[in-house]
Amino acid sequence: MAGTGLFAEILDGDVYKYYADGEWKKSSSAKTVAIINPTTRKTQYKVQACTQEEVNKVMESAKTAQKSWAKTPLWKRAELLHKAAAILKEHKAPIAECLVKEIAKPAKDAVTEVVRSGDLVSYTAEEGVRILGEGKFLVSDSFPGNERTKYCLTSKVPLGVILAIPPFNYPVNLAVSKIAPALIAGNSLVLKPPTQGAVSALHMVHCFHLAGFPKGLISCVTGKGSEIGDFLTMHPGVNCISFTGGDTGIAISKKAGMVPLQMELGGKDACIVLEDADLDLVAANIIKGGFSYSGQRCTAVKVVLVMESVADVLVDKVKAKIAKLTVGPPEDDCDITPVVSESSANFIEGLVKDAKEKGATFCQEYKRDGNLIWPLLLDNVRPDMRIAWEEPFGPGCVFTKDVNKAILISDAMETGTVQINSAPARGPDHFPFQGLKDSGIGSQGVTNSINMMTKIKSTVINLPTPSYTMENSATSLYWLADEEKDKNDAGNGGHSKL
Ligand SMILES: NC(=O)c1ccc[n+]([C@@H]2O[C@H](COP(=O)([O-])OP(=O)(O)OC[C@H]3O[C@@H](n4cnc5c(N)ncnc54)[C@H](O)[C@@H]3O)[C@@H](O)[C@H]2O)c1
Repeated sequence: MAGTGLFAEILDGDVYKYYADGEWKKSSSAKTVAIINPTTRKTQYKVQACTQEEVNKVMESAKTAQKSWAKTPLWKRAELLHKAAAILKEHKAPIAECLVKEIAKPAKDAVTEVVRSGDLVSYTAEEGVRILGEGKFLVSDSFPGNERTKYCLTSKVPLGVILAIPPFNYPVNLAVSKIAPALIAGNSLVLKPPTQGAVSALHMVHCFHLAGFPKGLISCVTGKGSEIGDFLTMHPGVNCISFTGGDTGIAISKKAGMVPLQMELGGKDACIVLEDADLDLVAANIIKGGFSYSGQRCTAVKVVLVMESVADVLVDKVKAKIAKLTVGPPEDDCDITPVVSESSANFIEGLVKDAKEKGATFCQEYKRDGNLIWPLLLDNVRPDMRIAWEEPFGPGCVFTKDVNKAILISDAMETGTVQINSAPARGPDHFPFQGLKDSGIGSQGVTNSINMMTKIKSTVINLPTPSYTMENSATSLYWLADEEKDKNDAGNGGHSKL
């Protein structure tokens, strides 16, 4: 159970502690932040409201810990990450329980998120060992005007302190997708979890603590965005920000200093359906893509653009599948569970009402109970409706059996990721995934995240004379020895130094 057994240490009374300097601590603010259960709409958990002073201390210890971590052999870093991954997977049940209670993630999906996270950590450790163990060797005479008098050795070096800010919808997976690449690359990491999802994240961090990472290397500060949000993102001790979330990321990118940014933001993912598409496959993917985790995913299918000639058939197929979706609490593993907060439910209701006023066709009756909103398909949506545009520029998908048309449309779509004949998706987690325009800066995916959290260091060796490796280099060395011998014979009475 959450907060018990191995996890008892992270709880103080009914308030979860924050993690700094390798210890679980209470904030000196004596203030807490409440986490509301989206299903019951009552306070489920409380976390510490950390102060700016506490953030300063965390940054200091992150800086110190990073210095020795960067000198820890790569295989040792990987070994600890593998250990953390195993502990995480072993304790999937209490972490999944938090996901159910904090963000109303259906029970089965909650377990999947934790297991997927463990796998991601292990994969990142392996990938890191491979790609960080390699550098480049360049010679100067490939550039005009140069002889081979310079050898350039490049390696990937850590950036320093990485600030990780994940969103509520995958508070564990999108936290480890930042933590693991940061650590394998020799960085330290400060995590600011989302409020809804903070307790799941604290349990996950405890798994890293149990794995035995050096103190100060990982920290997790909780608190109000208004108190510590800007303070963290504008902190001079931060050397890189990896953020996943909504438009908050645009504001952060304007405030952040001259540090590398990985911004994974929101999207209005379009699903384009051509006349020749397999409509059963399309309908299944609209349901999976549009309604998994009640549509609260950056990759959720949010708008379907379908050729007029097949539109009505598709609408009927989707309607039939919607009728089969179960609606209810996450504990019962329902398909549709309450959305994360009342304000989120109100926002969705605002979009629906606007569409109704402007004449969209409702394929089901709009129904809401607290934060629970029944699945709804709107037909004949026009561009003047808000629902057609909110969260623009996401990844997209196209359905057709004609691969040539698919490529043409994929090329024309101004999106960072296009799926052909399947709903938009981030995973598998090692695939590059990125958004264009307001959907993000940089690219995620295991390899890209590791690279993003490093910078290239070049060491150039300057040689007094051009040097070319010869096939018969052993003979050259022999001549060199002879030359040296002759010099010595002439200079010191015949005693060779070679
Ligand atoms: N591109 C992707 O890979 C991806 C993946 C998942 C979710 N998302 C997007 O995330 C959004 C949903 O998540 P959300 O509602 O948690 O997003 P959000 O932008 O509201 O919050 C994201 C994170 O930022 C924190 N935050 C808020 N204000 C802050 C501030 N001033 N300084 C620092 N941190 C601050 C929040 O506490 C949270 O941890 C959707 O738009 C969704 O599309 C994107």
